[in-house]
Amino acid sequence: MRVAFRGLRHREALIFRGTERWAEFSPFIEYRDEEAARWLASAISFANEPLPKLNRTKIGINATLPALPISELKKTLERFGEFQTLKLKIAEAGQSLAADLERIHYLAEHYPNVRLRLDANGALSVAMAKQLVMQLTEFNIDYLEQPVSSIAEMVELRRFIAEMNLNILIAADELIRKAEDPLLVSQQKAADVVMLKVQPLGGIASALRISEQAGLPTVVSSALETSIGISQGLYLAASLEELNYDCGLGTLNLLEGDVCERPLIPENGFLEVREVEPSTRLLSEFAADPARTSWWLERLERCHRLLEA
Ligand SMILES: O=C(O)CCC(=O)C1=CC=C[C@@H](O)[C@@H]1C(=O)O
Repeated sequence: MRVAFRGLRHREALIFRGTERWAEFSPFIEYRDEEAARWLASAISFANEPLPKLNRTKIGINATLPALPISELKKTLERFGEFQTLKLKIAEAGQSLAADLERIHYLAEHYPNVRLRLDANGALSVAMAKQLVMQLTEFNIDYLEQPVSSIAEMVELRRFIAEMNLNILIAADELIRKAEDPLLVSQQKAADVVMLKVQPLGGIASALRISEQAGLPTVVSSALETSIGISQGLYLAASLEELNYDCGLGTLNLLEGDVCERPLIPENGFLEVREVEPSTRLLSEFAADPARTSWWLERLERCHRLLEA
């Protein structure tokens, strides 16, 4: 990684070719096999199945910003070129709400035409989230993503926002991608927007089903993949019936390198929906050492056994 993102400094991915195309299996290292197996189901389906019917050929993309010191924000955003939407990580370990608000003020002042979305990854208490939403009304806010962690807390926060007439939308991410039942969020009215990540949801077809059954506006974002996994996310975004938000698929800008010669890096805030091929040169440049390779192959086998069971 070029910059640490939620404490992550290093990204590993297993890339393989199926009957149709290349696919990526890249659950985060600490994920248990039961969770990682869904990521494998996603990769296998992308590798071997036909592409979905597309409803658009390019996707609007948000810039993604870790909770960096203010002096580094501009430089980090330069890599994204033009963008209309910016997602900022907030409530990261060791960061105060005051420091987050300082970043929000800075971004609103220096990028006045950009819509901001804030992602807390469920780290705020309800009391802190209430305090935060009260201070957001002066900004151009797309939505607040997973401010608190449980469904009950999300419901309570949404009720507070409605009572206070604050006009702030709440998006669910972890509550969709890590839940036993991703539809509980919409059934319990715990969010206004759902965030879909293709690998954790088991592939394009199952993510499309979740979006349809949830019946809420949908955003697609990456799981910090190489261009191969980003391409799968783009096909998901392109096949949604409706897409009214920019998607978080511009994350190659956060990585040091990629396996494709023509990486999926947004231009003027958009990514073209296309297939990609890794190059032999880049695959060997970023090849893992033998110990990591064996670790991944063993993980692959265990997850595959879980899928077969
Ligand atoms: O949504 C985006 O702009 C980019 C994707 C992104 O932020 C994430 C990808 C993968 C893991 C997460 O830490 C993070 C997220 O929480 O959404």
